[in-house]
Amino acid sequence: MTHSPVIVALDYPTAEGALDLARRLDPADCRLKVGKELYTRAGPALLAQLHTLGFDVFLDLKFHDIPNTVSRAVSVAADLGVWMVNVHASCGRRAMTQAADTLAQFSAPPELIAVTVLTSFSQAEFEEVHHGERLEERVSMLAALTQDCGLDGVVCSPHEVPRLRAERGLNFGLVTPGVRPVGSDAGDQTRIMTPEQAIAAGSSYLVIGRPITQASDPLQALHQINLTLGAD
Ligand SMILES: O=C(O)c1cc(=O)[nH]c(=O)n1[C@@H]1O[C@H](COP(=O)(O)O)[C@@H](O)[C@H]1O
Repeated sequence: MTHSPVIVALDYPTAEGALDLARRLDPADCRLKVGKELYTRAGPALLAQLHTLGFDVFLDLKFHDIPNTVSRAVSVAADLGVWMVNVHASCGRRAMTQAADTLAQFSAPPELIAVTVLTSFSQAEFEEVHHGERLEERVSMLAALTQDCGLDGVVCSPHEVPRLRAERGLNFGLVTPGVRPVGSDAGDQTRIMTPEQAIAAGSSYLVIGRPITQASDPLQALHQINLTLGAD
Protein backbone atom coordinates (compact mmCIF):
# COMPACT_ATOMS: atom_id res chain seq x y z
CA MET A 1 0.00 0.00 0.00
CA THR A 2 1.36 3.36 -1.00
CA HIS A 3 0.61 6.69 0.66
CA SER A 4 1.26 8.46 -2.63
CA PRO A 5 -1.78 9.66 -4.62
CA VAL A 6 0.22 9.28 -7.85
CA ILE A 7 -0.89 6.80 -10.50
CA VAL A 8 1.80 6.54 -13.18
CA ALA A 9 0.27 6.18 -16.66
CA LEU A 10 2.31 3.50 -18.43
CA ASP A 11 1.61 4.75 -21.94
CA TYR A 12 4.13 2.61 -23.82
CA PRO A 13 3.80 0.80 -27.16
CA THR A 14 5.33 -2.43 -25.84
CA ALA A 15 5.31 -4.56 -22.69
CA GLU A 16 9.11 -4.34 -22.51
CA GLY A 17 9.08 -0.54 -22.21
CA ALA A 18 6.42 -0.63 -19.51
CA LEU A 19 8.06 -3.45 -17.54
CA ASP A 20 11.44 -1.80 -17.78
CA LEU A 21 10.06 1.18 -15.84
CA ALA A 22 7.80 -0.88 -13.55
CA ARG A 23 10.74 -3.03 -12.39
CA ARG A 24 12.61 0.12 -11.35
CA LEU A 25 9.63 1.60 -9.52
CA ASP A 26 8.60 0.67 -6.00
CA PRO A 27 4.93 -0.15 -5.27
CA ALA A 28 5.42 1.87 -2.07
CA ASP A 29 5.81 5.01 -4.23
CA CYS A 30 2.94 4.85 -6.75
CA ARG A 31 0.20 2.89 -8.45
CA LEU A 32 0.23 2.12 -12.18
CA LYS A 33 -2.24 2.70 -14.99
CA VAL A 34 -2.51 0.53 -18.10
CA GLY A 35 -4.42 2.21 -20.91
CA LYS A 36 -5.52 1.52 -24.45
CA GLU A 37 -2.12 1.63 -26.16
CA LEU A 38 -0.34 -0.77 -23.82
CA TYR A 39 -3.31 -3.05 -23.19
CA THR A 40 -3.95 -3.44 -26.92
CA ARG A 41 -0.39 -4.69 -27.25
CA ALA A 42 0.16 -6.65 -24.09
CA GLY A 43 -3.25 -7.56 -22.63
CA PRO A 44 -3.92 -9.57 -19.46
CA ALA A 45 -0.44 -11.14 -19.36
CA LEU A 46 1.07 -7.74 -18.64
CA LEU A 47 -1.47 -7.04 -15.90
CA ALA A 48 -0.42 -10.33 -14.28
CA GLN A 49 3.25 -9.30 -14.44
CA LEU A 50 2.53 -5.91 -12.85
CA HIS A 51 0.52 -7.62 -10.12
CA THR A 52 3.42 -10.00 -9.49
CA LEU A 53 5.66 -6.95 -9.04
CA GLY A 54 3.26 -5.85 -6.30
CA PHE A 55 1.48 -2.91 -7.96
CA ASP A 56 -2.12 -1.79 -7.73
CA VAL A 57 -3.21 -1.44 -11.36
CA PHE A 58 -5.82 0.90 -12.81
CA LEU A 59 -7.13 -0.63 -16.05
CA ASP A 60 -8.07 2.44 -18.09
CA LEU A 61 -10.06 1.17 -21.05
CA LYS A 62 -12.89 3.72 -20.67
CA PHE A 63 -15.64 1.30 -21.60
CA HIS A 64 -18.40 3.06 -23.54
CA ASP A 65 -21.04 0.65 -24.78
CA ILE A 66 -24.45 -0.89 -24.12
CA PRO A 67 -25.24 -2.00 -20.55
CA ASN A 68 -24.69 -5.72 -21.15
CA THR A 69 -21.29 -5.19 -22.80
CA VAL A 70 -20.07 -2.68 -20.21
CA SER A 71 -21.09 -4.77 -17.20
CA ARG A 72 -19.52 -7.92 -18.65
CA ALA A 73 -16.31 -6.06 -19.48
CA VAL A 74 -15.92 -4.68 -15.93
CA SER A 75 -16.64 -8.16 -14.60
CA VAL A 76 -13.70 -9.54 -16.62
CA ALA A 77 -11.54 -6.68 -15.32
CA ALA A 78 -12.47 -7.76 -11.78
CA ASP A 79 -11.50 -11.35 -12.64
CA LEU A 80 -8.09 -10.02 -13.74
CA GLY A 81 -7.59 -8.58 -10.27
CA VAL A 82 -7.22 -4.90 -11.14
CA TRP A 83 -7.55 -2.28 -8.43
CA MET A 84 -9.51 0.24 -10.51
CA VAL A 85 -11.44 0.21 -13.79
CA ASN A 86 -13.34 2.90 -15.67
CA VAL A 87 -16.28 3.49 -17.98
CA HIS A 88 -17.58 6.63 -19.68
CA ALA A 89 -20.32 8.27 -17.62
CA SER A 90 -22.09 9.07 -20.88
CA CYS A 91 -22.88 5.33 -21.15
CA GLY A 92 -25.81 6.37 -18.98
CA ARG A 93 -27.67 5.18 -15.93
CA ARG A 94 -28.47 1.61 -16.98
CA ALA A 95 -24.92 0.73 -18.04
CA MET A 96 -23.34 2.27 -14.92
CA THR A 97 -25.86 0.74 -12.51
CA GLN A 98 -25.52 -2.70 -14.08
CA ALA A 99 -21.73 -2.44 -13.96
CA ALA A 100 -21.77 -1.42 -10.26
CA ASP A 101 -24.25 -4.22 -9.43
CA THR A 102 -22.09 -6.77 -11.24
CA LEU A 103 -18.98 -5.73 -9.31
CA ALA A 104 -20.86 -5.86 -6.01
CA GLN A 105 -20.90 -9.65 -6.42
CA PHE A 106 -17.10 -9.84 -6.11
CA SER A 107 -15.51 -10.24 -2.68
CA ALA A 108 -12.81 -7.63 -3.42
CA PRO A 109 -14.14 -5.62 -6.38
CA PRO A 110 -12.09 -2.98 -8.17
CA GLU A 111 -12.92 0.67 -7.69
CA LEU A 112 -15.34 1.60 -10.48
CA ILE A 113 -15.08 5.16 -11.76
CA ALA A 114 -16.54 7.05 -14.71
CA VAL A 115 -14.95 9.53 -17.09
CA THR A 116 -16.83 12.84 -17.24
CA VAL A 117 -15.25 15.17 -19.84
CA LEU A 118 -11.78 14.28 -21.09
CA THR A 119 -9.06 16.54 -19.72
CA SER A 120 -7.83 17.31 -23.24
CA PHE A 121 -11.02 19.25 -24.02
CA SER A 122 -11.05 23.03 -23.88
CA GLN A 123 -14.41 24.81 -23.60
CA ALA A 124 -14.22 25.72 -27.32
CA GLU A 125 -13.54 22.11 -28.40
CA PHE A 126 -16.24 20.89 -26.05
CA GLU A 127 -18.82 23.21 -27.69
CA GLU A 128 -18.09 21.67 -31.08
CA VAL A 129 -19.48 18.36 -29.83
CA HIS A 130 -21.95 19.63 -27.20
CA HIS A 131 -23.48 22.75 -28.68
CA GLY A 132 -24.58 25.36 -26.15
CA GLU A 133 -23.42 23.42 -23.06
CA ARG A 134 -20.92 24.55 -20.47
CA LEU A 135 -18.16 22.02 -19.88
CA GLU A 136 -18.20 22.35 -16.09
CA GLU A 137 -21.99 21.96 -16.01
CA ARG A 138 -21.72 18.70 -17.89
CA VAL A 139 -18.95 17.42 -15.60
CA SER A 140 -21.11 18.29 -12.62
CA MET A 141 -24.20 16.60 -14.05
CA LEU A 142 -22.29 13.42 -15.02
CA ALA A 143 -20.63 13.22 -11.59
CA ALA A 144 -24.06 13.43 -9.89
CA LEU A 145 -25.37 10.66 -12.16
CA THR A 146 -22.27 8.54 -11.51
CA GLN A 147 -22.68 8.82 -7.75
CA ASP A 148 -26.38 8.09 -8.00
CA CYS A 149 -25.59 4.88 -9.93
CA GLY A 150 -23.40 3.64 -7.04
CA LEU A 151 -19.94 4.09 -8.56
CA ASP A 152 -16.90 5.02 -6.48
CA GLY A 153 -15.91 8.21 -8.25
CA VAL A 154 -15.16 10.04 -11.49
CA VAL A 155 -12.29 11.04 -13.71
CA CYS A 156 -12.26 14.81 -14.20
CA SER A 157 -9.72 17.59 -14.56
CA PRO A 158 -8.32 19.30 -11.46
CA HIS A 159 -10.23 22.42 -12.54
CA GLU A 160 -13.55 20.77 -11.69
CA VAL A 161 -12.38 19.31 -8.38
CA PRO A 162 -13.34 22.12 -5.97
CA ARG A 163 -16.90 22.18 -7.29
CA LEU A 164 -17.27 18.37 -7.37
CA ARG A 165 -15.76 17.98 -3.90
CA ALA A 166 -18.37 20.43 -2.58
CA GLU A 167 -21.24 18.83 -4.51
CA ARG A 168 -20.40 15.15 -4.12
CA GLY A 169 -18.85 15.05 -0.64
CA LEU A 170 -15.64 13.77 0.87
CA ASN A 171 -16.10 10.07 0.13
CA PHE A 172 -16.43 10.34 -3.63
CA GLY A 173 -13.26 9.57 -5.60
CA LEU A 174 -11.96 12.36 -7.83
CA VAL A 175 -9.27 10.96 -10.11
CA THR A 176 -7.46 13.67 -12.05
CA PRO A 177 -5.25 13.41 -15.11
CA GLY A 178 -4.23 16.77 -16.59
CA VAL A 179 -1.51 17.14 -13.97
CA ARG A 180 1.70 18.92 -14.87
CA PRO A 181 4.57 19.73 -12.50
CA VAL A 182 5.91 23.27 -13.00
CA GLY A 183 7.97 23.46 -16.18
CA SER A 184 6.66 20.30 -17.86
CA ASP A 185 5.03 20.37 -21.26
CA ALA A 186 1.19 20.39 -21.34
CA GLY A 187 1.16 18.30 -24.55
CA ASP A 188 -2.44 17.62 -25.60
CA GLN A 189 -3.90 18.39 -22.14
CA THR A 190 -5.70 21.71 -21.69
CA ARG A 191 -7.33 21.71 -18.23
CA ILE A 192 -4.17 21.30 -16.15
CA MET A 193 -2.84 22.03 -12.66
CA THR A 194 0.35 21.19 -10.78
CA PRO A 195 0.31 18.15 -8.44
CA GLU A 196 0.27 20.41 -5.35
CA GLN A 197 -2.62 22.49 -6.72
CA ALA A 198 -4.65 19.39 -7.63
CA ILE A 199 -4.23 17.84 -4.19
CA ALA A 200 -4.97 21.15 -2.47
CA ALA A 201 -8.14 21.41 -4.57
CA GLY A 202 -9.28 17.99 -3.31
CA SER A 203 -8.15 15.37 -5.85
CA SER A 204 -8.06 11.79 -4.54
CA TYR A 205 -5.55 10.48 -7.09
CA LEU A 206 -3.31 12.11 -9.70
CA VAL A 207 -2.82 10.30 -13.02
CA ILE A 208 0.54 11.39 -14.40
CA GLY A 209 2.11 9.98 -17.55
CA ARG A 210 4.57 11.84 -19.75
CA PRO A 211 6.00 14.14 -17.06
CA ILE A 212 7.32 10.92 -15.48
CA THR A 213 7.70 8.43 -18.34
CA GLN A 214 9.36 10.91 -20.72
CA ALA A 215 11.60 12.46 -18.06
CA SER A 216 15.33 11.88 -18.43
CA ASP A 217 15.14 10.25 -14.97
CA PRO A 218 11.57 8.93 -14.37
CA LEU A 219 12.35 7.75 -10.83
CA GLN A 220 13.66 11.16 -9.87
CA ALA A 221 10.63 12.84 -11.48
CA LEU A 222 8.26 10.66 -9.40
CA HIS A 223 10.36 11.17 -6.29
CA GLN A 224 10.23 14.94 -6.76
CA ILE A 225 6.43 14.89 -7.16
CA ASN A 226 5.98 12.72 -4.05
CA LEU A 227 8.32 15.02 -2.16
CA THR A 228 6.29 18.13 -3.03
CA LEU A 229 3.14 16.27 -1.90
CA GLY A 230 4.68 15.14 1.37
CA ALA A 231 4.10 11.55 0.24
CA ASP A 232 7.71 10.47 0.17
O1 LIG B 1 -9.13 8.01 -17.85
C1 LIG B 1 -7.99 8.52 -17.92
O2 LIG B 1 -7.05 8.04 -17.32
C2 LIG B 1 -7.85 9.81 -18.63
C3 LIG B 1 -8.99 10.59 -18.71
C4 LIG B 1 -8.90 11.92 -19.14
O3 LIG B 1 -9.89 12.68 -19.16
N1 LIG B 1 -7.67 12.38 -19.54
C5 LIG B 1 -6.55 11.62 -19.54
O4 LIG B 1 -5.48 12.13 -19.88
N2 LIG B 1 -6.64 10.30 -19.15
C6 LIG B 1 -5.44 9.44 -19.22
O5 LIG B 1 -4.46 9.94 -18.32
C7 LIG B 1 -3.15 9.84 -18.87
C8 LIG B 1 -2.51 11.21 -18.86
O6 LIG B 1 -1.21 11.11 -19.35
P1 LIG B 1 -0.24 12.37 -19.47
O7 LIG B 1 -1.02 13.45 -20.20
O8 LIG B 1 0.91 11.85 -20.24
O9 LIG B 1 0.08 12.79 -18.06
C9 LIG B 1 -3.31 9.22 -20.24
O10 LIG B 1 -2.99 7.85 -20.14
C10 LIG B 1 -4.77 9.40 -20.61
O11 LIG B 1 -5.26 8.32 -21.37
